[in-house]
Amino acid sequence: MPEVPARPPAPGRTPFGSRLGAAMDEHGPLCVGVDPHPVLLDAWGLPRTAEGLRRFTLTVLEAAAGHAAALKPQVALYEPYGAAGFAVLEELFVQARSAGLLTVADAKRGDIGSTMEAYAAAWLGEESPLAADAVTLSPYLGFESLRPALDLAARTGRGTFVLALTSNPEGRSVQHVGGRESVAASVCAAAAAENARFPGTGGQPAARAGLGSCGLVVGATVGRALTELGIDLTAVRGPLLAPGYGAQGARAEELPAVFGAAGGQVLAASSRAILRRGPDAAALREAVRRSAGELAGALG
Ligand SMILES: O=c1ccn([C@@H]2O[C@H](COP(=O)(O)O)[C@@H](O)[C@H]2O)c(=O)[nH]1
Repeated sequence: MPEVPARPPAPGRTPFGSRLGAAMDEHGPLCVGVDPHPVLLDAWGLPRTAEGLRRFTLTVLEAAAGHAAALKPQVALYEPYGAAGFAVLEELFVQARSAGLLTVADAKRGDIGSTMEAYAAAWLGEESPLAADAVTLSPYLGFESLRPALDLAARTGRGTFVLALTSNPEGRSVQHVGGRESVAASVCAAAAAENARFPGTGGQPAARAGLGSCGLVVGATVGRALTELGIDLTAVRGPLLAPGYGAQGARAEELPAVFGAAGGQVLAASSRAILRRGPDAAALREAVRRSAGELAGALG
């Protein structure tokens, strides 16, 4: 890793890792995915329009408030609505903050550094109406190509989740390449180095209180991959966003075996398994509570 001077968060702003750790301690390790698939809008009796998208989004937000640590809107499902879709995302970010929910924009951005600056400004910049608490990033143009986002997140007290071991089976064909020196292991090592640069994260135990702001995406479906690839996620000292719980088949009771000693760092994401319970607000809230309870039981 090249030497890059550490930049502390802006004065007065608590770093994302600390804010997420506190939210997980208070509400448990559930991140509710906001994935307004067209078929879900149909099932909810909502039109496939920006207004349908808005009603879906705000209903999920209300059901999650007080019962989950974070919301993760899937940006791809807002983009087909153009400017109106982005306006709904902007509203979500404002309302979530008022409701005490952290936000992770699942945008999976990654590009050459100069373009990355623009993506960083859009999703993490103080001036941007689309600024979330954290954004997902793709490291496949090289981890260091993400530098503008990593540095801007650190300056603004926001966070990043870098794809390491994704929940889809196809991910193995790239991420597992190299065996004990795998692509995934190099992403994990780079995230660990990133978190070690900031005082208050390096050298502490991998408890929620000591979480850094550079997180990873590690699917709940990866089975024994961490052991097979020799990856120790406690060394990353960052939060682990774990999609795959729920609709993709991973169960809460399997998570301790998947994540081992890093279980306390896991923020499990679930979208369709919860969203299928709508549009009834009480049923949706009950689905959120049930998932939150299962995960708290499994991961603490
Ligand atoms: O490895 C990854 C990275 C991101 N995702 C996203 O999470 C949700 C999962 O939705 P479910 O309905 O709970 O399956 C979705 O937005 C994916 O794009 C992922 O699944 N795996």
